[in-house]
Amino acid sequence: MHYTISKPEKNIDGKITIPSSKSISNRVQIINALSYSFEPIKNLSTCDDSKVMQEVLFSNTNVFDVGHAGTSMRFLTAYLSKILGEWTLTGSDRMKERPISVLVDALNSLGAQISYLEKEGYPPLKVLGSNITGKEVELAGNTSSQYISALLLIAPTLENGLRIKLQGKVVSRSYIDMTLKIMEEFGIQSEFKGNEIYVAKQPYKVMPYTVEADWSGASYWYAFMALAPKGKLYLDGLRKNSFQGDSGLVEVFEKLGVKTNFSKKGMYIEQTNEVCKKLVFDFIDMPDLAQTFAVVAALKNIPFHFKGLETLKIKETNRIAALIDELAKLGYVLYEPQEGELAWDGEKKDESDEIIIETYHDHRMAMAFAPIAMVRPEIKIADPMVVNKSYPNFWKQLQEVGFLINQG
Ligand SMILES: O=C(O)C1=C[C@@H](OP(=O)(O)O)[C@@H](O)[C@H](O)C1
Ligand SMILES: C=C(OP(=O)(O)O)C(=O)O
Repeated sequence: MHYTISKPEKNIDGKITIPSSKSISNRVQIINALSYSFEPIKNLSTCDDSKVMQEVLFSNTNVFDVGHAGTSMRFLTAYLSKILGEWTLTGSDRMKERPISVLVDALNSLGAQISYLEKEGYPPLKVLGSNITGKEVELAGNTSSQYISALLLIAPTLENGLRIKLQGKVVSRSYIDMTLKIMEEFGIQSEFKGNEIYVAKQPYKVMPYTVEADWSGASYWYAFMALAPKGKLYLDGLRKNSFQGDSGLVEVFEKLGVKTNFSKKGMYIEQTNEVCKKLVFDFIDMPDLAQTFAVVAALKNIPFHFKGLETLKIKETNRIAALIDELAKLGYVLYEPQEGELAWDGEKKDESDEIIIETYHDHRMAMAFAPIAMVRPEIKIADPMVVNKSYPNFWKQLQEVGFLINQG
């Protein structure tokens, strides 16, 4: 099944309520579980990745399937390793290809008992929950920050606290900062100096919490605006001084002709028509935005050179390959100058005859390519329901601002 999307006859105008952040939702759910809190989490995300976390935490079985949810897989591995019992943690076929040995080794070195049920280094896992007594761990920071966030979330509940020494390059550092800031809101003091993080044993404050709107999800509306001839969109719910590294998109979109305004009536975006000649950017702290920017830059005919994409090959799909293959259908010749990079020098070839954008079980492929509807008579997106992973209302909201969506 695919959707065929075409743009509204009039300029896009209106207000979009940006959904809640899945990253924040999943951190807060783990914190509530660790502190046995039933205080409400307001604006909790209703996306698949967040629902699956809730299901596991409130389940009375001991076998859990988290589907495609990376944060749920990683955070629950750490959480369950200290909850007495025998647990099986599995996921989608893709999840079984996403590495987890750095986290499992770290937890086992602290005294956890986690083993592999199929392939060494990958889910599914058998977790024998027990008391974790270790107090110091060294782990590589270059694969996924989610391993570090997973350890940090349980750190204040460990009897000796936890000192984490990160080795090598640290990817997605903004997500580690996000974890520590949310923990701080729940009363946890920590120290992050150089490549060392220390969290002493201390209680999480039991309190209600309101989750911020999702800056990663907002990026797709910026993309529509960047490709639109004119228009103005109010984006509701976003915080200017957000915990989310992806809020850094505001500056990058300025280079692509989208201006962000914070007014009394709320935040809105509009065009400036001032664009850069070439977009050179390091996405090491905003990996989830690479797809949005690759599509917008190419479709605006702005050559680009992206760096810091080392983690993209182990996400929902190999996002480097997916971008190269799907933009090639529209004639854009992208290439990988070296590992962790992606570039487009302006080279074009003939388009494919019948273009349907494959999404490879990746919500961000669907949402990043949808804005192409702004500059072509239509765009076809395969398996559109993938958006449920982080943004279940995406297509509905697109229709609300006037886009036509037909099922094919
Ligand atoms: O901690 C988080 O909430 C996330 C961290 C990032 O993953 P990596 O640390 O694996 O890059 C990001 O890509 C993912 O969407 C969410
Ligand atoms: C990479 C992502 O998610 P996760 O790693 O949590 O599956 C994402 O949402 O882009």
